[in-house]
Amino acid sequence: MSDKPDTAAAERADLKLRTRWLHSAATITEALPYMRRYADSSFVVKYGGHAMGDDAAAKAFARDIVLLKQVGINPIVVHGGGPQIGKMLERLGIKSSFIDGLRVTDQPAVEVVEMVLAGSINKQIVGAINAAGGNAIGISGKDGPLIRARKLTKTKRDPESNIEKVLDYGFVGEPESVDPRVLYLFERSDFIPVVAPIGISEDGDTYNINADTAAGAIASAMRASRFLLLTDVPGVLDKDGKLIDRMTAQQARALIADGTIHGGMIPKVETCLDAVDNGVEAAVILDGRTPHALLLETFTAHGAGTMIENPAFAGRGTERQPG
Ligand SMILES: Nc1ncnc2c1ncn2[C@@H]1O[C@H](COP(=O)(O)OP(=O)(O)O)[C@@H](O)[C@H]1O
Ligand SMILES: CC(=O)N[C@@H](CCC(=O)OP(=O)(O)O)C(=O)O
Repeated sequence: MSDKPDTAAAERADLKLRTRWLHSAATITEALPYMRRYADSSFVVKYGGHAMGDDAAAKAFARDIVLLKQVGINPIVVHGGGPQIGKMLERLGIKSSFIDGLRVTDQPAVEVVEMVLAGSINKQIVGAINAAGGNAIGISGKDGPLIRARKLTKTKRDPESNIEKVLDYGFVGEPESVDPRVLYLFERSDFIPVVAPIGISEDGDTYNINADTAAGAIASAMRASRFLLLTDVPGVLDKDGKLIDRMTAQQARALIADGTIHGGMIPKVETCLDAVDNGVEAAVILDGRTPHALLLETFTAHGAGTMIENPAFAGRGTERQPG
């Protein structure tokens, strides 16, 4: 038998290996400046109930969070769990409804909300991060207390009577103030905080807070470098369904006004706008179901998802190149 075919196969294998090395080296070279830029800065990561998806996606998310911490970033995870709360309420035969994306939450429902968010989901995420080699600690907005909440007051104009009606959401709260001191403790340690979006009022009442809103308030209080919201779509899509890779506040408001941004994406984008108005460098809405979306967004030039930038920080890692 001639040895020619073996030599050709060996050359092909060698070329494949070198190509892989070159590719890995290029990836590391691209990531290094970002690692330097973000060292010691805080990233608030909102992990939505829909983004939690399957076991593999949850494991990849946990690995990404551990890696962010390992390269000197301070990740703060704020999680949701809307679909999981819905399932538990159904199992227990407790009815709940939504008005404009927010769950109307009566006394029995708020007990279940706290049990699911601060109990099972919080500990699942803590467990996944610890299994990935991190040191996570679960808290809710009640700890510290991190989030002082007040009852949400909202009004809506009835289109038929044109009368402004007060909406009663029950035990749904909005953050009145955020005391970030408990989070500063984690910044100076190996621990990664995982926060359930539950708040407590001055009177000691427990409030259910939309997870986007809670995460945005925490990102503002921490003056975070990045506010990353993981959801179940690639980002904000234009009217043709194409991903918008960056938006100014003005563009975002126009897309809300013309209905391109609707439903659950409205409060999400509004939360991002508030966060950048309050000193967060940039907010990004991205697909939590895509493996390692967090790493791609943080450590590559093309990023992932839709960035809403604070003009005061333009160019500080917010530039985007076509992928
Ligand atoms: N322009 C848009 N681009 C992308 N998604 C949009 C847009 N307008 C509305 N949506 C909807 O917003 C949803 C995300 O909001 P939501 O369901 O509240 O997310 P989460 O549960 O992750 O907080 C998407 O699944 C999509 O159906
Ligand atoms: C007031 C309100 O609606 N609270 C939400 C809290 C959880 C949440 O926001 O979860 P996602 O991020 O997965 O949607 C709820 O009860 O569903």
